[in-house]
Amino acid sequence: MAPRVLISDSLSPAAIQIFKDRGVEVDFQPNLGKDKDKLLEVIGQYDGLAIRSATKVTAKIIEAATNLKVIGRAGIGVDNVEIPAATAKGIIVMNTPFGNAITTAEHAIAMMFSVARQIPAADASTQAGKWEKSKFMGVEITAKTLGLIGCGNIGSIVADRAIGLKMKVLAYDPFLSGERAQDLGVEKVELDELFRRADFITLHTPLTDKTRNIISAEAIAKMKQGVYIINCARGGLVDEKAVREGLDSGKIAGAAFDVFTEEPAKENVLFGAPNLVCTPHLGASTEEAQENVALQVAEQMSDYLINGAVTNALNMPSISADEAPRLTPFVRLAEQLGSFAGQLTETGIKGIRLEYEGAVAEMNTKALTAAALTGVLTPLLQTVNMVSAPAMARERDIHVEEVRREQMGAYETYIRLTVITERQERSVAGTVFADGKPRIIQVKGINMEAELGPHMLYITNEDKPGFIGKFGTLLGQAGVNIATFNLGRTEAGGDAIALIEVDGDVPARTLEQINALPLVKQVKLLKF
Ligand SMILES: NC(=O)c1ccc[n+]([C@@H]2O[C@H](COP(=O)([O-])OP(=O)(O)OC[C@H]3O[C@@H](n4cnc5c(N)ncnc54)[C@H](O)[C@@H]3O)[C@@H](O)[C@H]2O)c1
Ligand SMILES: O=C(O)CC[C@@H](O)C(=O)O
Repeated sequence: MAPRVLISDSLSPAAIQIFKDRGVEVDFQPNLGKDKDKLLEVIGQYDGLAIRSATKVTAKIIEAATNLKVIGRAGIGVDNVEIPAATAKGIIVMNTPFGNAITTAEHAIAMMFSVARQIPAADASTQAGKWEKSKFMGVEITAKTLGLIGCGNIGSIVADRAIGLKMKVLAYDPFLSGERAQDLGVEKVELDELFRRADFITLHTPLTDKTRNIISAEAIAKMKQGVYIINCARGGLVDEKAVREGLDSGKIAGAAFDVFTEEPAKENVLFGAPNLVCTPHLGASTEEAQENVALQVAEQMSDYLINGAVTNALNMPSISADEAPRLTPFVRLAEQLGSFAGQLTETGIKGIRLEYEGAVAEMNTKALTAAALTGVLTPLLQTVNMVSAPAMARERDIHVEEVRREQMGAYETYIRLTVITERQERSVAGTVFADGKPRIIQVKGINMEAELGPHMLYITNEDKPGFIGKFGTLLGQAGVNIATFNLGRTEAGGDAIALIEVDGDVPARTLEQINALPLVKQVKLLKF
């Protein structure tokens, strides 16, 4: 059955065609996102949800989204999605980090000119027939200092444009390297220095606990008299009351805001302040940007729903469309290894070590580790997948270690998973052969070769004559057919392991009887 996607915000219709072309059924209901109750009622029917900023994807919506696999944000900010709730439910959240960056940077520059020359107020006055030439004295931006708070995708485009306009650009961004700053032609400074030196300040960070109210009353006090402030990023970055006071007192010469603490901003403490320019969150609103983000989100969501490729996900490692087919058998192997070890683990897990050897060490091991963790945790948690597993392991203080060795051993590729508990370490290793099928090749250091079927009996025993005959008889009496029989041992007469595929469930009574056989140490029915 084709996956179904709901578009619940006003996305460019270009997205619809992409979904259809890729074999995804699509419901375009651009106003549905604003109706929380209706969204709650219908969300269970969809595999994907494509949104802009009007749809609030709350934990409640996510709880009702019983089939949802992916939420796609046609844009950058994902503050309208409760990502931890989505992650816990195994739903991928993706955005389109570049599609509207140029457009938003251009809006910031337009806003800067607007306040520098008071264009909106001058326009209103002129159209009202007032011709107030002396009222609208502006400032040049050439040779002025622009302070960027946040120098990522958008900030760096703003820097490029501002340098083109002959401004001096300062940047405060804890994650900006000195080398990148040099490449961009900006001077990397601390925040207080930026406040002290900038004539214009423009914000380009996400809203986080660290950036909330980064423009506070104290910050404004440190700024130049007659500073201009531009915010095309997120409302909560600025203490709006403090900016209002700054505009009223003349400390701030002008402010241009596209975003507000509460949106839609029907009322705001800033409204009516002198030299204030406002737009209704238009930063991304150009035909080009909206087409870009709509196409991108539709492509990314279809790729995931149809091929398992993951691009620009915020809660899952990326898997490109090219690597997805090559990675798939290894994802299956990693999950099987995890599931194998997880089903045998009965005490609290302290750590999980993944060793990747040969060609697999050069693949996307983050995704493989996520698959392995899914396998380990599924017997314990039931609803876990590659999206939620790493977070769930972290929450449970399970230390995850990845080791990669590029040299090849006996096998071209080899993955070994070790589960570390209070009591012991248990390892299981596997490979993928040319037929694309995963095989178990080592259990607790004992070599063997087994393909895993849906029902596997795992038996550890002493390698002495007599075991196989008695075991076969017990299964025969229970009417259980043996599909494959795989044996391994440390040495003749030493510890042995049997992995037997059976055609269906094994009654509990039969498991007890096998366990009671003289040479058997442990028996367990594993399900895959
Ligand atoms: N107005 C709009 O319509 C519109 C459109 C697109 C994006 N946005 C918003 O613009 C903002 C920037 O988007 P982007 O694509 O450039 O994001 P980005 O992730 O590329 O860049 C953000 C930058 O902020 C920096 N940063 C993080 N914490 C910081 C801190 N405490 N102090 C200083 N810098 C910090 C990061 O290191 C990063 O370089 C986001 O909030 C996004 O939601 C708004
Ligand atoms: O969708 C929009 O109009 C705004 C998008 C913007 O805020 C973003 O973060 O990408």
